[in-house]
Amino acid sequence: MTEVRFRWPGRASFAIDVPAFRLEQGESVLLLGESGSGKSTLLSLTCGIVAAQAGRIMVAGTDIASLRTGARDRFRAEQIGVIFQQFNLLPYARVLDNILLPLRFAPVRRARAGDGHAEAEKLCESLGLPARVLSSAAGRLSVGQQQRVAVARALIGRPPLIVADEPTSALDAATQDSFLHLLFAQVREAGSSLLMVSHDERLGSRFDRVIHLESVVNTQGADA
Ligand SMILES: Nc1ncnc2c1ncn2[C@@H]1O[C@H](COP(=O)(O)OP(=O)(O)OP(=O)(O)O)[C@@H](O)[C@H]1O
Repeated sequence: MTEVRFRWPGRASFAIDVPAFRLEQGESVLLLGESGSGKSTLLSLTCGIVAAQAGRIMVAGTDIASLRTGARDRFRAEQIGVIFQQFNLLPYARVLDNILLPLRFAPVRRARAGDGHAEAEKLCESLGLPARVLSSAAGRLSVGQQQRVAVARALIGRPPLIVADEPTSALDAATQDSFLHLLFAQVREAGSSLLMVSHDERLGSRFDRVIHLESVVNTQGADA
């Protein structure tokens, strides 16, 4: 990410400016910051969910900031597995269909997943989800189980980048630890890079690098 500038439309009070930030292939980085400091905004920029007003955001060799909306959505589906804060599962759809969803918009990733069904089963097993949950509606699962489904959905088809927004915030300390253990094992097996944001410094020991948001991002309030 180079010389990126972003301001929410109609909001003068918050802007971010990233002179330079780089994540190596296969690297895991934890980005720490207070609530409201712009962590989710930075992830949305990285994923192309929102478009920067200036700068370059290179993901797997492509400047995501230069793509138009439709192309950006397709690029994200191919290259990035996203684990949202609230998981964003389709509650009435089966767990299996939730996991396979990103492959629908991503032919290269779909080809890598081979038989998506078999990979979904394998991921669930590795993440400690019993095979029978694959046919349950996602909304019927416990929070911890939904979190694992969100991880399986992000990992299916081994996208080069996994982006995670506070994925452990709803878990107690012991569950957090086992969740992170499983997530890291799967990310390593896939050879993906991992960019996670959190306000919780205790998560840092597992990551290759821990960065404080304010060391890479300048935030300013124009009307402050
Ligand atoms: N969709 C949006 N429209 C307008 N302003 C937004 C939007 N999303 C976030 N903001 C603003 O951007 C600023 C940074 O929010 P952001 O969610 O990126 O912070 P955060 O560090 O992820 O916070 P938290 O840890 O509480 O999730 C806040 O002032 C917030 O009000």
